[in-house]
Amino acid sequence: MKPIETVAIVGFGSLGAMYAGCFGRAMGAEGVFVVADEARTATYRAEPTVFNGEVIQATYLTYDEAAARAAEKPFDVVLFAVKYGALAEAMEQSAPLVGPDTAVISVLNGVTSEEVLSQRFGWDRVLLCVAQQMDSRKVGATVTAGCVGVMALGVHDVSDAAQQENLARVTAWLTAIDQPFIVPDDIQHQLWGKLICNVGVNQACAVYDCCFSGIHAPGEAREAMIAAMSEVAAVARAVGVGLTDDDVAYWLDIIDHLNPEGLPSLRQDVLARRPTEVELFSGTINRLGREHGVPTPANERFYAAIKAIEAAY
Ligand SMILES: NC(=O)C1=CN([C@@H]2O[C@H](COP(=O)(O)OP(=O)(O)OC[C@H]3O[C@@H](n4cnc5c(N)ncnc54)[C@H](OP(=O)(O)O)[C@@H]3O)[C@@H](O)[C@H]2O)C=CC1
Ligand SMILES: CC(C)(CO)C(=O)C(=O)O
Repeated sequence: MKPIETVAIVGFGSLGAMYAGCFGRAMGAEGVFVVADEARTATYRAEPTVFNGEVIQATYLTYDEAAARAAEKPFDVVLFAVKYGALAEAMEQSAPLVGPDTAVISVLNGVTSEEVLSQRFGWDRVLLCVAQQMDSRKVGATVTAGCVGVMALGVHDVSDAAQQENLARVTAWLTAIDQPFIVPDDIQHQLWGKLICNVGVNQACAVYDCCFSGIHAPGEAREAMIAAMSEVAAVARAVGVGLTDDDVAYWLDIIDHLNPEGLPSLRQDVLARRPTEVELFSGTINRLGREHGVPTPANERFYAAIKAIEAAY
């Protein structure tokens, strides 16, 4: 099994910069490449980005520079950390970076980014991934995370030897660089479980204008969050994914252990007046609920409230 020596990160925001910081500490700037268009790359080069007090060890490349490098030696891993709305464009820009043996990882929330990537790069390359439990935040060129969380990883088809080998290569790398990961028995279940988490905590913190402490405390925000989370489990069952109240309890426990002062990505979007990923969260649950006859009133309220916040930017 060829060891992983180079990783290209596409999307250098809260999560991508956190991973660049973690990987850079272990692999150095010769192993970690942040790839973007010319304008973003110029910004990243102009001011060093600091992760938890240390300058990130990474090499900043434009898509053209990265493509030229990959033509000689493809990247071992390409990790996507853009928002869902930017994925299609970033995927096309990054296509030259992906070689026959490149592992493709998406840390995006929601249950669809891997499907999108697999249509472009194939399941032999694309792993299934859930990025969970972190409290990462980027403001300007400063990234902070009290907890870097865990990557849950798996393959689309567990009986496929090539996909399993890809997973083994990536987990050997993460072990070697001491980056926390798990390989759950059922990664699809984990992906949908994370949706329970995001539909709850991301939306509640945005709508009630609070950090994690606001939904840790008993009260309306917490109740609304739990109601929205339970609706995800009900919708998932209707579409054939066996989520139960135990899954709601599992993710509620994870939420209850998030840094009280941290903020979910969707509230970071609202504070920065960026378009949110509401369509991935209540947008998806409301649509599937309607298709399968499952009422989703808590998510209807969250959806309307977040759309109103976006409209007022
Ligand atoms: N933040 C978190 O703690 C977590 C986030 N997630 C998920 O991870 C994903 C990323 O979230 P997050 O890091 O918070 O998002 P951010 O908005 O902080 O970061 C996205 C980054 O992608 C950049 N970008 C956009 N388009 C391109 C492109 N075509 N090429 C290269 N870079 C591009 C943006 O640049 P610019 O700002 O210049 O537009 C930005 O730096 C989301 O799906 C989110 O739900 C999952 C778990 C935790
Ligand atoms: C809830 C959280 C922080 C979990 O890591 C997340 O996924 C997000 O902010 O989008």
